Amino acid sequence: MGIQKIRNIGIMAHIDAGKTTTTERILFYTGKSHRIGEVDDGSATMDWMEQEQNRGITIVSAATTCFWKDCQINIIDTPGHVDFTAEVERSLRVLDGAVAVFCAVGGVEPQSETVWRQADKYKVPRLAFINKMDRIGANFFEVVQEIEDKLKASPLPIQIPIGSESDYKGNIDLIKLKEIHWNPDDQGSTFELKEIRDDLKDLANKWRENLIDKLSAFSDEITNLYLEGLDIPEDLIMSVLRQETINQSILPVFVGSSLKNKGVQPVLDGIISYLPAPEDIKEIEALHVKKDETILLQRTVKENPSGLIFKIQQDKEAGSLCYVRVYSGEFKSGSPVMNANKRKRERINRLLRMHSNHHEQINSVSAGDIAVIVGMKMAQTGDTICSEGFPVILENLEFPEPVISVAIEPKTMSDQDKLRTVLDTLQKEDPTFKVSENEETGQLIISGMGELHLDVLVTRITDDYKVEAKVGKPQVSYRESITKTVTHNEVFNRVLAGKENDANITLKIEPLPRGEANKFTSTIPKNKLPANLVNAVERGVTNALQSGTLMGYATINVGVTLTDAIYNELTSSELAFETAGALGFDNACRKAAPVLLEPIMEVDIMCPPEYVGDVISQITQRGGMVNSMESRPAYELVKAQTPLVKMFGYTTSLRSQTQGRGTFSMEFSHFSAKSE
Ligand SMILES: Nc1nc2c(ncn2[C@@H]2O[C@H](COP(=O)(O)OP(=O)(O)OP(=O)(O)O)[C@@H](O)[C@H]2O)c(=O)[nH]1
Repeated sequence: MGIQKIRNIGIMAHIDAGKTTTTERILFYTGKSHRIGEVDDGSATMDWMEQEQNRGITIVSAATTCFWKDCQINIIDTPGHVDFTAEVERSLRVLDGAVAVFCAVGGVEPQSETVWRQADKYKVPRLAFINKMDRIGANFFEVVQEIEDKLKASPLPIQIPIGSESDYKGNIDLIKLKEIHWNPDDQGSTFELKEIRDDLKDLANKWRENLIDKLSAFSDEITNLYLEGLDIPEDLIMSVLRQETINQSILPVFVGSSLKNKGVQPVLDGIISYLPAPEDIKEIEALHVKKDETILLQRTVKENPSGLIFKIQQDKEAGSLCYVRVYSGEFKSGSPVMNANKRKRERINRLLRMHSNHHEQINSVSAGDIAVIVGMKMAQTGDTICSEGFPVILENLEFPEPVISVAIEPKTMSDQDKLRTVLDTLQKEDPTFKVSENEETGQLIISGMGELHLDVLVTRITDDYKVEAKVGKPQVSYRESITKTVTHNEVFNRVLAGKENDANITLKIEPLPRGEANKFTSTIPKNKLPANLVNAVERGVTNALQSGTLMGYATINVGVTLTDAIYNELTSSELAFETAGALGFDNACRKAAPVLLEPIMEVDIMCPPEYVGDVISQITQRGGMVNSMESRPAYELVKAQTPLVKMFGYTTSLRSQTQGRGTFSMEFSHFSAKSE
């Protein structure tokens, strides 16, 4: 399959917009799935993890391949829940385009905004699909307007609905200027194109005019034809649409009802016609690890293979399944491969192409494509694999630091080793999941992005891996910082193994603005202090940063400058300077008014208008600050910032306060000085 014929796409949506239902229809129409699995009876093909079925939400992003017309579409499923940010980010990093599914009733919900921002960050070209046109309250044009207002996108309807709610009949294709009607007898597999009814002609012409008008801003050819009153060829419209979708200056909008089997095939056509092939996207940057210099790697022309591991799943029989997106060259089954991050050689035992309910063995996988590698032992999500002769590191995935932890211990001591193995496996799969040990109590602590995230992981430990474990109460992960600038002189002098060890350093430490990474610099002229001793001080400071002086949490937002040092060629050692660095930093912090920082969350609460007052007073009681309130068609949206520690158990209290009608989502915002 030529690279022009491949599309790596994601389907993104907030919970309940109908992503799974739409994916199911896609798999059905592309002929890979023989019956339509319904989400509600828990048989959906993509939601294959038992737990997902119980919870009715999609957690795992699996890559699934299907074929439409003469193209291969690799669908990377992206979860919509913000507790699974890492899953979303890792899939966005490897996709070339996405279909954003919106609900025709709910429109742009706060969670769609979160996922949208993430897709903006990775510059992913998108199509929009406004689903659920059959539901009561569906309003296509209002959602288009909301996409423009709230997401600051430029939505451009390519199709419009004929009727809505129970009267939703089909679509008008604004390019072909025809009505499309799906056949209810074969689950919408076939459809008919009809002339536009007289009473719909005005509406169709209005939106066709809008389409041509918007496109003419990007094409003189369209403008001229339009001004001369001539026909504008379909392929001209489509090629301008493709170009501007890839440039992200236009968001083509499709419409339908996946559940009623209407409107899905045009989205598949749209994926092929408007979303980019892997080679339509700019080159990526890679770091040549051998020469330590940044070079540009063309995604397609270079022969040397390189690929990014974006997902790891454990299979009871096959072991680690490593999902790889290949950026250059080709990987072959049975050949050796280099893990550039681990600097280790591994072997590709087998290569698989995953379909939603089966897999197929393949011999090789080339640039632009996605496959699963079986046989690698050391790989972790985010690692680059490449050939030994040409080691490169592709841009690493960025993952947020976990903000919440619980202690975990096995019910019986005999399960201790098993629990550690399982935790190790889960850590490889999910970079936002961290395992550590409390030095004082020896307890194992697991940390993640939110209560739901840890909840899901604990259920996997107990149900999938059958390790009975007890978990403690969730705890917040704090950080430490300083509030004053301080200069401190540290003198270290000790006789170790009969040898004198001397160091005398002066450190200036200062608070940095929120969000800025810790920084170490030296202002001592190079001829006054050897570089290895400067490095030794830096090592000492870096170690000391890991555990703060107040409660042992990591220190953040601190700038450290080595301003002066005295050294003696005979007695000064690296060990002495490293120790002075660590002690000096700790002592300086004590003088610099250290503070404990706590995670503050961005909380979006949705509830019917009659509960807004209660919701706000409860958020205020929990130490939160309400930033804004917005009225949406079906509910009110309250946006607030609240300390994470005050949000434990909020799900239950919101539910009881709003008689089950309120929901909320929460995302890490920043660390801030703890109020009490
Ligand atoms: N009326 C109507 N309901 C739909 C439509 N599409 C999906 N649904 C229903 O909406 C609910 C959510 O659909 P899903 O496909 O699970 O949504 P999702 O976005 O995958 O949700 P998560 O897996 O939780 O992220 C289910 O009850 C579906 O049956 C539609 O076109 N019309």
